[in-house]
Amino acid sequence: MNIKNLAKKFNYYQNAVYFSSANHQHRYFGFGKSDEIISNDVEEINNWQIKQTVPVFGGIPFDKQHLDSNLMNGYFIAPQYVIDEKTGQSWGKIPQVDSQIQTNHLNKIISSINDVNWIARTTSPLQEMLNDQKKKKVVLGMQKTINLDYPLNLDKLIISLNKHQPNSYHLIIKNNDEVFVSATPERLIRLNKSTIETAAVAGTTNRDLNPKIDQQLANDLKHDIKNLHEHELVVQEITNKIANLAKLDYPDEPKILKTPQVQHLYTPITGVLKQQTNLLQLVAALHPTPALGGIPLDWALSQIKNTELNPRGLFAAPIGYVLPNGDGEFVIGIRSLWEKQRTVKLFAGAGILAGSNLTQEAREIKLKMSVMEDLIKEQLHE
Ligand SMILES: C=C(O[C@@H]1C=C(C(=O)O)C=C[C@H]1O)C(=O)O
Repeated sequence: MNIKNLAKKFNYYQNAVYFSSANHQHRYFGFGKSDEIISNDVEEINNWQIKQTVPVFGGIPFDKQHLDSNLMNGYFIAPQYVIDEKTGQSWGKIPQVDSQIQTNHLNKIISSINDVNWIARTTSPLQEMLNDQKKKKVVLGMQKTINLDYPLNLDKLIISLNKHQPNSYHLIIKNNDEVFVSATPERLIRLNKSTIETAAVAGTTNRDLNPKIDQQLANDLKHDIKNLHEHELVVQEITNKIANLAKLDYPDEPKILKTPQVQHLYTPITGVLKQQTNLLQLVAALHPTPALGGIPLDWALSQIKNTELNPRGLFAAPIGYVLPNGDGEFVIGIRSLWEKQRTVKLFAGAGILAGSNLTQEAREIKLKMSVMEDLIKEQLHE
């Protein structure tokens, strides 16, 4: 079955999932529900996963604040049927369709509400960092709300993701009238037997249509003291957090990771486990990295809670899948949206350091948010 036919099935099932790896080696589709768990407790999710005979998909929320949602407070599903469109491997049996749930409407934006006063709210954590060198970094986000005339067409969205975000991970989890979507460049952890792969993605600049200017922007980023420092903090934290669990290997200097909207400093980190550790334990050990939290972590989390207007839920949180043999992959749920009925919320954030220019960071956030906004715009006309 090809991607177009599999994407169409999103119209026929109340529960459906899609995960595509950034290197295009795996593209999983899952339909129906054989089991599910609503939880933010890693151990509970782990005990549940061990009993499943199909790959499971879901996310562990960034924070424990309450949201009226059957997805955003932590959710995993074991579909009735899963197929990896790239390898042809499948699990379970394709279920009866629920009904034709959706038709191809031309959509319309009814209203759109931006996050307000972000710079004013963010000035206080910035000032705290200027006053106290121990407070090094905090990642602060914005949320935007868009009200639509019809629910998002997920069939079309999957095709758009593949067309416009070819180098990112894609994840869609649909649970009845709720959907979480991410096109993220950031891997948290992949486990393959005893080999792990993680990465530091932090430090950002623009893209340019002119290849020479684009290259110059990348070179400038590689030499920019603020961004290098921000990146180094993330490399140090990630490697410290799992040094006792795995023997790690990573380059001395960051590379550049380009998405269509932005370019990042990027350090791939590989490792071999020293002792048997399952994927969800690795997720719990790593999350939240300072790419989405900050340093020191407790201070950063309190700043996030006080500064951001809404809880994050699965925004900026570990999302991914676990295969029945325990292998799998989690990515960070950024460049993302959450739809409930016809209300869509978008999230994007930026790392703030004592030397940050908040106007520039706000601009960077808008650029990151445009990943999902552009996908929504594609639904507004055929
Ligand atoms: C928070 C986001 O991105 C994170 C922040 C980055 C930065 O500040 O340079 C870069 C990549 C991500 O780790 C987002 O996209 O919403």
